[in-house]
Amino acid sequence: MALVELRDVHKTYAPTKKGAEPVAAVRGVDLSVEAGEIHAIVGYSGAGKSTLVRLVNGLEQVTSGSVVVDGTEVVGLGETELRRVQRGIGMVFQQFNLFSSRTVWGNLEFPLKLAGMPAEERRVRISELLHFVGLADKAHAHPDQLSGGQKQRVGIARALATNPAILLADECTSALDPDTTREVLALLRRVNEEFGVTIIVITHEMDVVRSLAHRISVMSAGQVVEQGDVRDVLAHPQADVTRRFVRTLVDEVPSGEALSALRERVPGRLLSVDVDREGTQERVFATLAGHDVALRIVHGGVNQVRGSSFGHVTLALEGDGADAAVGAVTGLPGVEVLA
Ligand SMILES: Nc1ncnc2c1ncn2[C@@H]1O[C@H](COP(=O)(O)OP(=O)(O)OP(=O)(O)O)[C@@H](O)[C@H]1O
Repeated sequence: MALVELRDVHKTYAPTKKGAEPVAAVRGVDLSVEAGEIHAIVGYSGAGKSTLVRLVNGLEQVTSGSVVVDGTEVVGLGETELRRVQRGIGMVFQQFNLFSSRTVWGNLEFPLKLAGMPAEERRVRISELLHFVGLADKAHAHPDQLSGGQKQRVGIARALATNPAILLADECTSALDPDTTREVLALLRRVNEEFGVTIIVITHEMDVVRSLAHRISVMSAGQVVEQGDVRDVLAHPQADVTRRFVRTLVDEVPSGEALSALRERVPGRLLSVDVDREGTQERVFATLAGHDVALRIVHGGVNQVRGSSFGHVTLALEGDGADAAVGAVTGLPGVEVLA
């Protein structure tokens, strides 16, 4: 069941200055986020990602289209009803957005007080949340006494305080170092697995997508240009912008200048092998082993996504049997003859 469903959503901002043009930030987006999934929204700066999530939680109004959250059409909703929908959505931000004058406890208590929870229940809930995020010993610290990773764990605990079904995380690891990023991602994974919270992550970091998300939507100039299972999209990106993002994780099959440079530098024949395809590597290597060739890996990269590998490696084949070996693997699925 789709928990969040956008249909032909447009958002145009009115000009901010006199004489300026309106900004079409979101242009005809269809998006379904299933209950229980972690859905990454990826794109370069200005692609419209933040606008899209602000339309989901009702912080911005669509220009046209439909936004359904947990069965409720958000477009045109009155304030009271909108607040009810918003209570089911937690937000985690890049800059944490904690109250600096309140302790960790006070930061977590705030949304619970707003929700009208009695004092004793609040105490139990805050204690649960602090244990869940591993900060039970920091209850009385102020945010400026915490590391970035600890601040973000408080941010996540606060977002979860009122048991939302959906968590929106906007660049929530972009201000953190790689080790701290991994910790925060592990925590988000537990939020998803243990509480079944549906998570929408906005990011431009493909490592976040690779290690966290189940599905991905890639945005460019206000539109979703590619959408699918993370494994499929990373292994076989279709849109140019997606390929540029995937290239930050693994090298693609060399083409253009990269291929010319390789041809100049490397003698012999060149073959690219897709490591994602079932059985391809085994067949290629078994076939090549029967020929009089010396093999070298000269380009490429392999990465992991949820327990399986993706990427391409380019092999150079030298020796008397090189042409026959290339002939023997030509046409195998996942094999491309480059030279
Ligand atoms: N409140 C606003 N008023 C006018 N224009 C806006 C407003 N918010 C965003 N925009 C414009 O809408 C477009 C999309 O911005 P948005 O912040 O949604 O993109 P983004 O993909 O999240 O980028 P970033 O990662 O830089 O935040 C940009 O051209 C931006 O300048």
